[in-house]
Amino acid sequence: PVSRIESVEVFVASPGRTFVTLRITTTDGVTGLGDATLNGRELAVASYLRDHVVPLLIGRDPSRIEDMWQYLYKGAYWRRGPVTMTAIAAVDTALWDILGKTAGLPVHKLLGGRSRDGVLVYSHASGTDVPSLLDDVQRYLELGYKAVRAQAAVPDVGGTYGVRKGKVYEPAATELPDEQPWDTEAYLDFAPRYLEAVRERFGFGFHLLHDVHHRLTPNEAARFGRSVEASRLFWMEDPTPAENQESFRLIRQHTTTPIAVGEVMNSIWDVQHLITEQLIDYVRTTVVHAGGITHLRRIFDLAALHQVRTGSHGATDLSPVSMAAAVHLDIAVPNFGIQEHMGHPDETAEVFRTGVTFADGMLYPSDEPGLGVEYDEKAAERFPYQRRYLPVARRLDGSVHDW
Ligand SMILES: O=NC(=O)[C@@H](O)[C@H](O)[C@H](O)CO
Ligand SMILES: [Co+2]
Repeated sequence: PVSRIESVEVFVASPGRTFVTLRITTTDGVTGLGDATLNGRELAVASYLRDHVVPLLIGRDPSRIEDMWQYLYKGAYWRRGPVTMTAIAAVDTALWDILGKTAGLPVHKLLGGRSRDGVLVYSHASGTDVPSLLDDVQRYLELGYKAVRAQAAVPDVGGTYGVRKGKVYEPAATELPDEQPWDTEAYLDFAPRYLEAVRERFGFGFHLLHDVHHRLTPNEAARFGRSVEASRLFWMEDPTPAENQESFRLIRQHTTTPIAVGEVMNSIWDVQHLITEQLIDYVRTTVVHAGGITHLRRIFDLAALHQVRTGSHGATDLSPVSMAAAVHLDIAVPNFGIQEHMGHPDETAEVFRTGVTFADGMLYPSDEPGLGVEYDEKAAERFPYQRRYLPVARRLDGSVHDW
């Protein structure tokens, strides 16, 4: 008899930070995991799954992954958006996990097998000033990273994106959104100088990345891209918001600094023109926020046609489940570029057991059947949900800006 979906659970817990995890169990007792975390709006996804999707899953054939994707995407009538696509992603990822376990194969073998030995990763160096940033870059180089992102606080401007406070960079840290001031001119003057300082100190033997985090206009982004060309960035990320994909044409006319976009995008249509017009060099969409493995591989295949490489988001608000799925995809696709990897807080490992390993600046997927991740819901009870918000940025005149 065909195995069927028998039960579906949605777990919300905060081991070090909040994660929403979907677990599907079949009539054969095979389980699959999916990440449904959406930083700052996570309960909306938990409800979308529990209240609207779970009733549709019971009794269905877990091996019909494409059919399930089409059923959940078209069947909702209301299309796209981060909540919908994260919910679909969680179901899709769990079904790939089940397929792997049923076939006795790790997910990367279901995707065509390894195309490379390991998955190049980058981590987050940051500082409240240039000296502390340089110390942090040194620390990650000594940990063996071959690629490092550098972010420093803009002097006299208070909050800025990407500056770590604790052991790992965790922006969703407050019960209500922390309102942080932003000054574009101060940033445009300061950031190119600290990126230069990193190259001055450490040279060009590693990849240097920087995240603008949506804070510039297209013309300001063009100016920024030109001002950092001598620092030879691996990429400048999210230089301007990408709702108007064509606005990147302006940036491309002025600078060769590579561009990465996509972590806040959740469908192929959101990045379609960025890819087909080669307005970006790396696409950053993820398993958890862009419709799961099924949809993300479509985005990556479109990107491959246009010589755009992958550079998926991998911050700590992506759980070990989506990170494992990401590494299975990253090791298999032909146009892999780089994978963001920060390392979760210690408590996270008390709830998630992952087979992903890190060595000499690369991640490696497990070879066990499926994704190679387990979720301990008993342990998770020790970490009840804590509501946290991402910050909000305001310009010096008090108006809301892109954080
Ligand atoms: O490139 N990485 C990033 O931009 C992240 O730090 C995002 O701000 C957070 O994951 C949002 O939850
Ligand atoms: Co980013």
